[in-house]
This record gives sequence, C-alpha cells and structure tokens, in this order.
Amino acid sequence: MAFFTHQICRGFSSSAVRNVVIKHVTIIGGGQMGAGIAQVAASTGHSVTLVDTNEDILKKAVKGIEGNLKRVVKKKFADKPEAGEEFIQKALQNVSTSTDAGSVVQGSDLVLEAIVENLKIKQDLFGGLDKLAPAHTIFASNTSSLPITDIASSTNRLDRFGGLHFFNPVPVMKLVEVIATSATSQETFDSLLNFSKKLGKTSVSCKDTPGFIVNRLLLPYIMEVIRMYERGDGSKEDIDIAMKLGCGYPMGPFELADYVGLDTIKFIMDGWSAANPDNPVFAQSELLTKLVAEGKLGKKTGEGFYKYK
Ligand SMILES: CC(=O)CC(=O)SCCNC(=O)CCNC(=O)[C@H](O)C(C)(C)COP(=O)(O)OP(=O)(O)OC[C@H]1O[C@@H](n2cnc3c(N)ncnc32)[C@H](O)[C@@H]1OP(=O)(O)O
Ligand SMILES: NC(=O)C1=CN([C@@H]2O[C@H](COP(=O)(O)OP(=O)(O)OC[C@H]3O[C@@H](n4cnc5c(N)ncnc54)[C@H](O)[C@@H]3O)[C@@H](O)[C@H]2O)C=CC1
Repeated sequence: MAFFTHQICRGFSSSAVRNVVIKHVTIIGGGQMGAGIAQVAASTGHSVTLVDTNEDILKKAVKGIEGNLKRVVKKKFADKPEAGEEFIQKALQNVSTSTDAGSVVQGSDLVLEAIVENLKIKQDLFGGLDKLAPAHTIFASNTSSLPITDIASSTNRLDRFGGLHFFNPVPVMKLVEVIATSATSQETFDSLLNFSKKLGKTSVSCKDTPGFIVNRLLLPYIMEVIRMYERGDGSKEDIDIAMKLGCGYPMGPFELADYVGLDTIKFIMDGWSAANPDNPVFAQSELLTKLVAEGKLGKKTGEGFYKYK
C-alpha cells in the first residue's frame, strides 16, 4: 500500500542493526492502553511481558485482558467454543508480568511504553532502560502528544526509536500511527510497520508533529466542546446526542473524553497550551482542570463528565 512505502526524512546511524523481526515485546504500563496492546500482541502470537509499578495493577490488567479476550472469542469463535477457549489460553500463555522493567528488557525486540503522559517520567524510564536493553532492541512510545524526539533524547539509540500510537480500545480500533523522527532509521521504521501489520492493524506514517494526525484534530474538537458546554450553549447530553446522530460518531465528545481519561486530555492540553500560549485552540478549560483536581478522571475512576456504575 502506498502509505507503507511513504518515505519519511530519517537518519542512519553507524549501528549495524538491520530489520528487526519483533517477536518478544516488553510493554511498560498496564493501564487501558498497555493492557490493550498486550492483548492484541499476545493474541497474534507475540511473547509479551507487561510491566507496571505494582502487582495489583498487573493482576487487574491480566484479568481485563482475559475478559476482553472472551468478548473477542464470542464473535470470532461463535460456533466453536473449544477453539475459542484454546485461543484464550494460548494468548494468556503469551503474557507474563513484571514490576521490574530493567530485568526483563534483555530478551526484548521491542520495548513499547504506555505509561503516564509526562515527558520527564518517560525520559527517565527510557534513559535507564537504554543501558540495559540489547543493541538490536527498538524503543517506541505510545504517547498521545509528546514529541518522540524529546522522549528519545534520553537514550543513545535515536536510530532505533520511534512512535507507535494506538487507539482506545486497542482490540477494536484498527489504526496505528507509526512515527519516525528525523533520526529514526529506515530499518526501525519498517520493523514498526511490519509489527503493526502483524497485529492486524492498518498503519499510517506520521511525522513527529504535535498530536501526529488524529490527536491534532481530535483534541481541539474535544476542547471546543468543553468550552461550548462551559458557555452554556448546550447540555452535555444534547451535545453528545447531536454529534452521534448528526455526524454518525460512535460516541459523543463527553463520552469519548471520559473514555480516553480526563487526566490524559489535561496532560496533552497542558503541554500544548504552554507551547502555544496565544493560540485559543489550545486554551485551558476551568471545568476540565476542576474535574481532574477532584480525581474525576472519567470511566476509569467511575466519574468524569458522567457517572459510571
Ligand atoms: C487519546 C489518544 O491518544 C487516541 C485515542 O485513542 S482517541 C479515542 C479513539 N477511540 C474512539 O474514538 C472510540 C469511539 N467509540 C467506539 O468506537 C465505540 O463506542 C466502542 C468500540 C468503544 C464501543 O462500541 P459499542 O458498540 O458502544 O459497545 P460494545 O457493543 O460494547 O462494543 C462494540 C464491539 O467492540 C467490542 N469491544 C469493545 N471494547 C472491547 C475491548 N476492550 N476488547 C475487545 N473487544 C471490545 C465488543 O465486544 C463489541 O464487539 P461485537 O460488535 O463483535 O459484539
Ligand atoms: N487513554 C487513551 O485513550 C490513550 C492514551 N494514550 C497514551 O498512552 C499512555 C498511557 O495511557 P493510558 O493507558 O490511558 O493511562 P493509564 O492511566 O490507564 O495507565 C498508565 C499506567 O502506567 C503505569 N505507570 C506509570 N508510570 C510508570 C512507570 N514509571 N513504570 C511502569 N508503569 C508506570 C501506571 O501505574 C498505569 O497503570 C499515555 O502516554 C497516553 O497519552 C495513547 C492513545 C490513547
């Protein structure tokens, strides 16, 4: 396909690393995104180590993966329950967990990070792992909004660093944005494209520009919707109904914001408004700030714009 061969400006290092066939993946962050990526990677035959800060989060993540695999199987193996059960068991066998990323990266072809949307924390993570991972290992970030170049700057493997941006819920959403910085090697980029393809996803090539393609368009939309509600121009419910029925979107913008996580939306907008203080598109919202301060982060905490449970 045309976008698979699209050439992006990239550099080559002296490293002799050629195309890496990604089989063993370490995924760091077992939240909504990390667990979803782990599920898809494991069910497409990759060996996955999922890393988070404590065992309780990892147990919850694996339980979530099992539950979501059951949803997949219900449809995919509707008439073959035994094959469905086998599919689930095989996928689960491909997943192991750890609270110590440093001790598991040795065997990894790809280290993919899906932790909190904070540049310093991501840099600290990759900076540490750079010293421990083998030379051939590719590093990638699932960041929604941070420059891949800035995250990669904490490492000495700029040619083996790229972006792999998945969408929530990962098992359902078909897109992956593959991001090359000016230093990402062609081999690394091709390996990331091939990996996305193996996961059954469609890829688009992105430059390392703020929000890549999707979020550069989606986030201003969500923020304008919140400002519309703050101005009193419509109720949340009416705005959601309007966008679902008027535009055919599967979720209204408030439902989607709660689904993505209001903390993640705020992290993204904080970065962009600091970098573009005079651009009203990136202006802050008092309501969003208040909800996040109250710990109302959306579906994952039981309340955001709406209440869940
Ligand atoms: C912030 C960023 O950086 C980038 C982003 O991710 S932005 C967010 C992008 N995501 C979106 O825009 C999501 C928009 N919403 C949707 O597409 C849909 O509402 C939705 C797929 C989330 C749910 O769809 P729904 O019809 O309301 O609910 P539901 O019936 O439960 O799910 C639809 C199907 O998906 C499956 N599904 C939903 N979540 C799943 C999961 N986590 N794992 C596996 N399957 C899942 C269901 O089993 C169901 O499958 P069938 O059709 O085969 O029965
Ligand atoms: N929520 C969404 O819709 C999307 C989010 N993203 C991006 O993916 C990343 C993760 O987002 P979510 O999964 O929604 O967040 P989340 O809050 O659900 O999960 C983040 C996980 O990372 C863990 N974590 C934090 N610091 C860590 C560290 N140093 N080491 C190991 N684990 C650590 C946390 O304990 C938590 O379990 C963010 O960069 C976000 O911007 C990308 C696409 C969509």
